[in-house]
Amino acid sequence: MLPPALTTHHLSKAFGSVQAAHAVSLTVAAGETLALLGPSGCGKSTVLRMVAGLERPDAGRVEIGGRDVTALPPEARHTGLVFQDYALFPHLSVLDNVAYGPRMRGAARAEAHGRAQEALTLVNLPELATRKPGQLSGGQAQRVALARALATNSPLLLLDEPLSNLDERLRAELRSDLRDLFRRVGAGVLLVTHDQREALALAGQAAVMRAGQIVQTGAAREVFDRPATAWVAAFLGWANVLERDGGQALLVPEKAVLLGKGDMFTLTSRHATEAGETVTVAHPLGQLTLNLSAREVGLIDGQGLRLEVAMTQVQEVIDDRA
Ligand SMILES: Nc1ncnc2c1ncn2[C@@H]1O[C@H](COP(=O)(O)OP(=O)(O)OP(=O)(O)O)[C@@H](O)[C@H]1O
Repeated sequence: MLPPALTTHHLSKAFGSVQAAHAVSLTVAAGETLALLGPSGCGKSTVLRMVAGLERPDAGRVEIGGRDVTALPPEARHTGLVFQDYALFPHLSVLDNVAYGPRMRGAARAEAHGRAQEALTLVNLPELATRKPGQLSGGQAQRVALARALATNSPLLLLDEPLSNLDERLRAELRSDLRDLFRRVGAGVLLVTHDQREALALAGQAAVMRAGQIVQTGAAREVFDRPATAWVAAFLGWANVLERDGGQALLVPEKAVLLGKGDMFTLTSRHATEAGETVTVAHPLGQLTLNLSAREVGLIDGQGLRLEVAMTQVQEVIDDRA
């Protein structure tokens, strides 16, 4: 069996009094994509930068492909990097930008260009090889940055918000391309993102960070469907995280709320949305927020709505939001 593409062991880093990362241990299996999620400032980029060798950890270890690289400089770690601003060299052609990595690693010009051309084909841009970065659209530049990471043939790709500068249409398009691409190249991928759709679309595994620490990790679907705590649920966008006594919270998934049957409850607010309405309902469990489709809005009777909560789907977790 192949060693993991990446393992971090208890990586820690402080900037003055800010503990940006504390004992972060992660594994990215070979060929697997792990999404690192968390609010702004929680330490995601710091972890990525320590893995890339751009930041020196105060403590802990980084292994890439089973090799301890903690003491090695970035260029000796053999990772493919894509950052938010994708930093292409403006004076080099697209082909030379993409060939830069292989050239730096000692490939002859012809071989490096061959690899670059292959990588440009992988990102669907083979015809733009002679352009300069200034002549590319945002989406094209983003693809070139990806091609540059792919051309390194690295077993580990490090992507920091790789789609953040693109509009929604391009993001959606690249999201599905990337999933295929990761599968084809077979590299391990550590993906930093704050976009949950992106995480679910691209990553099989997810890790959630809060204030420098990993608070939950596992299969991405599992993390989204079964948040370990109230804070994780709220961060992942759960609408109904209901406070209980004794430091607990109830997580009520939307699919647990069955409309049009059961008792009638009073609506305490209504807001029109593109799809229908967002309403809140005074329920004995607490104020339930529901996103209703136009058809479901038709179930509202005066100022009330009939509903039943399937309690088997409600989870009780620790309320660690304070
Ligand atoms: N070079 C630095 N010097 C001082 N503080 C830093 C430095 N880099 C990061 N920090 C601090 O460390 C913490 C973690 O920052 P980091 O950039 O890793 O967060 P992040 O989760 O990637 O945030 P974002 O999603 O906004 O990019 C923040 O409080 C940040 O201000």
